[in-house]
Amino acid sequence: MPFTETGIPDLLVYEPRVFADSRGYFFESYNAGTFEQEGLRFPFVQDNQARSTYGVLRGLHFQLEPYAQTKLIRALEGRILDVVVDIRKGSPTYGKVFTIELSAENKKQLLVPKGFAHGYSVLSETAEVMYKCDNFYHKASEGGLIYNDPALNIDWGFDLKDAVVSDKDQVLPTLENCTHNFVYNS
Ligand SMILES: Cc1cn([C@H]2C[C@H](O)[C@@H](COP(=O)(O)OP(=O)(O)O[C@H]3O[C@H](C)C(=O)[C@H](O)[C@H]3O)O2)c(=O)[nH]c1=O
Repeated sequence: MPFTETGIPDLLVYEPRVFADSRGYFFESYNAGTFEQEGLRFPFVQDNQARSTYGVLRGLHFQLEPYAQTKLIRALEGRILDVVVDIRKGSPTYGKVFTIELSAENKKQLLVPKGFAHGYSVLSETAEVMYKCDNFYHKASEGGLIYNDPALNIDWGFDLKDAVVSDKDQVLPTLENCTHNFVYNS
């Protein structure tokens, strides 16, 4: 079973089948048929890739509807702590935080539905992160949550005094003060 539930509706962990041999390994990092067998169908239209060094913290970000993005995230190199917050109004897990270590070694992927704020912290010396999106970048629709919102109390895996955070992310709102248009569809 390649998909594992997380306790938050629609948020899934995907673990591809890895074929190891004396040369190394091979795996299908994405196969639409594998997802469709589970009733999952996303018109991924954009692949993103980011390289960061230890202590970098990106997020928590989202794009407002109608530019909201489903994301399928994995680490090509190194280790990250991937963090999402369910901000779909009406969701039974509204405001709930989920974290998971994604790494080149564990090859785990996180399927993040629309209506979640997403971020990650870099736990290795360097990390290369890649993620598929089912909607294009739309700068004017960008929103986010501040990474150190006391109400969320997120453990990013290192002391935040060492965190490397963009100026843009330093001034994001708390969940309480965040305006967005995400609604949970059960
Ligand atoms: C997201 C994005 C950015 N850009 C440009 C805009 C900036 O000039 C530059 C860096 O963007 P930013 O600082 O927003 O990059 P991150 O902080 O890694 O943003 C991402 O961080 C968290 C983890 C996410 O989940 C989002 O996908 C995304 O917001 O790339 C583009 O050209 N296309 C894009 O899709």
